[in-house]
Amino acid sequence: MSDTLQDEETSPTRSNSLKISLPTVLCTDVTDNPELTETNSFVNSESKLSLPSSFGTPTSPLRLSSPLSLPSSPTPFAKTPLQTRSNKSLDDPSQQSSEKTQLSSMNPPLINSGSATGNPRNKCALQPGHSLMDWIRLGNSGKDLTGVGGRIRPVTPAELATHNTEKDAWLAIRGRVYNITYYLPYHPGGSDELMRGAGIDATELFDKVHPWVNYDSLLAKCLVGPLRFDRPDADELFDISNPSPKSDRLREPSKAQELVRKSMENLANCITPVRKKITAKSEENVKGSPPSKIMQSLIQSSDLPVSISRRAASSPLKSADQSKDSPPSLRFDWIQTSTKLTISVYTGLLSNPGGCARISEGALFIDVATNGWLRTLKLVPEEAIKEPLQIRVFSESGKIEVTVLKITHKVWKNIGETIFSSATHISSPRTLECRVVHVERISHDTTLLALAPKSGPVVVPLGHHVRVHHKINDKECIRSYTPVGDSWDHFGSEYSAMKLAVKCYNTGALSPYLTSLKIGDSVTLSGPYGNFQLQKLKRVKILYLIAAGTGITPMLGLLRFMLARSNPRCEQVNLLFFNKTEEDILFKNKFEDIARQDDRLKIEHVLSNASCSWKGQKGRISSKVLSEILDEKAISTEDTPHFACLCGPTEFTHTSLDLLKKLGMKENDIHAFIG
Ligand code: HEM
Repeated sequence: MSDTLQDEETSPTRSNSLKISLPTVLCTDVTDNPELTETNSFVNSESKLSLPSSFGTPTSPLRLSSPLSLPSSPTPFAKTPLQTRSNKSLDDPSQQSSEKTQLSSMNPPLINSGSATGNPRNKCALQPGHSLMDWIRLGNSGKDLTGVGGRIRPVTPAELATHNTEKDAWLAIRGRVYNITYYLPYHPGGSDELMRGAGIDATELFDKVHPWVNYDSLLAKCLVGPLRFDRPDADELFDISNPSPKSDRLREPSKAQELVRKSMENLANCITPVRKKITAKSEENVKGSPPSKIMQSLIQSSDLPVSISRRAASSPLKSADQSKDSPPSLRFDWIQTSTKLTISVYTGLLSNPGGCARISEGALFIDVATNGWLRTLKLVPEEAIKEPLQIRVFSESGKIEVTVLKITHKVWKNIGETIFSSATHISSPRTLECRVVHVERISHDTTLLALAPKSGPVVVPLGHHVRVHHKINDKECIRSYTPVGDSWDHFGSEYSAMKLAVKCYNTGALSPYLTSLKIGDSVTLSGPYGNFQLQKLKRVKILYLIAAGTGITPMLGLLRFMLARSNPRCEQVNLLFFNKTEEDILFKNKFEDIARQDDRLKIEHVLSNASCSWKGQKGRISSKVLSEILDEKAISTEDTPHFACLCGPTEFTHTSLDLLKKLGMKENDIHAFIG
C-alpha cells in the first residue's frame, strides 16, 4: 500500500529525564571484563542515573511506568555495621582502588569478611551485553520492566507465589515486590541464584548473601508494588481502580490506612503516597493537600523525583463498561518533583486512549479520547507552569501521562484546581498544524518525518492513523499514515513528535513533497482515524502480523505492545513481512534486535524480487506461505487464543484475509488495516 497506515507505538518517552543518584555496587572483575571500564567510570558515588519521568509506562517520574517514585536506598545499608563482601578486593590490590570509589558510596563502610555464601567468589560470568551498564541502559530504554504496565499496585503473597518461573519471576524484599524477570541475566550471582528468591519474600535470603547491594535502586524500574499484608484497609490505600464507596468529599485516611502508610514509610524509608479518593456528582473539582513536613524535607533535600501526593477522581459515570454509548470512567492522580509535575489519567485496561496536552492562559488542558468519547481535564495550577509538555500512553493499563515543567523550582503544597469536563461524543477528527522537527532517511526510498503539533503533544491510539493534507494545484491531496512510535529510529523521543514513515513514489502526488520537507516546515494533519480495538487482543496469546511494504507501520506498536503485555503473557508474535527486495525491508535491524532479546518474536521475510544471495523465503502471499507460519493446531483450538493483523496494498490485504479464512481462521480473529 502506498503511503499506507502506520502505527502509534507506546514506548515511553525518554526525554523527561530526571536524575537519581545511582547506587554503587561492586562490579565484575576488572581484569576479565572489558565492559567494566565503562561501568566504573559510570558508577561511583557521584554518578547520576538519568531516568525519564514517570511511570508508565511503559509506562509508570521515575521512568518506571509508575508515578510512585522510589526512595534512595536506605534500609539495606542501615541494617548492620558489619557487612560481608567478597574477598577479592582484599586479595587483589589492583582492585582496591576501583572498588573503593564504588564502595565509598555504600553506607555504612564495609568490612570485608569473605563471601556471604561461603564461596570466595561466586559471581557468574555474565553474557556479553549484560553488564551493569547494559542493565541501566535497558532501564532507560523505555521498556516496561515491571511487566504490569508500570502501575504501582499491591501484591498479595498468594499472587507473588504464582510468579516463580524464569519467564515470569517476582520477588519481595522489605515489603516491596519487584519483577526480576528482566534482571535475571544481569544478576552477577547468576539467574539460578536469583531464582531462589522468586515467588517469595526473599529479604532474608538477600540479606544472607549481600546485604550491601543497593537492590531498590537497581530494581527501581521493576517495582510492581507493596507486598500486601493482611490489613483490611491496605487495598483501599493503594488501589485506585475502585472508587471509594464514600464519595463527595475528601476522605481522611482511616487509622488502619495511616498505620499501613507509616509502616510502609518505615519499611523502605520511602515516601508513600497518601491517596484521597474524591468523587463528585458531575464535574470533579479537586484541591490538593500539603505533603507532610517529613516528606517536604525529604523532597527538598534530594534530587530525586519524589511523589508527594496522588489523588484520584472518579468519573461521574461509575460504569466500567466502555461501550460506545457510555463514556468510560476516568481517574487521575499526580506526582511532582521540584521541577516537574506529572498528571496521570487512567482510562481503563486496554481502552487504547488517544490524547493531547496544551497550556492555555496558564492552565493545563489534557484531552482524553477513548472509544469515541472525549473528556478534558483542566488544571489551574497552584503556581506557574511552562512547556515543553510531554505526553505518553501506556496501552495495557490505559494510562495517559502528561509532564509539565514548573517555572519556579519548588515543591507545591497543592496541585491547584482540577476540573474534568463532561464527556462529549467525538463527532469529527481534529486538524493539527505541525512543524517538522526531524527528518531521517530510513531506507533507499523511505523517510521518517518527526512532526510536532504546534498546540502541544498528541498521542494517537494504537493501531490508528492520521491523515496528511496538502494542496497541490488547488486540489487537496490526502494520505494516511500510522505514526511510528519511539525507538524505531535514531533520533529518540525528545521532540514529543509523531513520526511518519513516508515512502517516496516518484510519480506519487504527495510523497515527493513530503519526503522533501525540511526542519521547520509546516504540515497539516487530521485525526485520529481507525477502528482497531485493542480489547480484541485481550486474551490473545499468539499474534500473527502479516504486512507488506510500508504496511509494516501499524504492526510496530502492536508488536511492542504484545511482547510487553503482562497479563496474559503473549506466547508468540509471528511477523510475516513481504517486500520486493532486501533493501526495501524497513526496520530490519530493529526487528532482529528485538528477536535476539525476545525469542517469542519469530520473523519471516518473503521477497518477491530477491537477489541470488537471498537465503530466505521468496514469492508472494499464498496459502503455502501462510500455512507455513500458521500453527494450525492453535487456530483450531480455543486454548491458545490467536489473532492476525493484516496491512499492505489493498489487494495484498484482501488476498491475505481470504487465505486466512480458508485456512480456518475466524473473521473475528482477524483485523485488516485498510485506510
Ligand atoms: C534473593 C535472592 C538472591 C540470591 C540467592 C543472590 C545470590 C547472589 C550470589 C550468590 C552472588 C555472588 C556473591 C559473591 O560474590 O559471593 C550475588 C551477587 C550479586 N547479586 Fe545477588 N542474589 C539474590 C538477589 C539479588 C537481588 C534482588 C539483587 C539486586 C537487584 C542482587 C544483586 C546482586 C549484585 C549486584 C551482586 C554482585 C555483588 C557483589 O559484587 O558483591 N541479587 N547474588
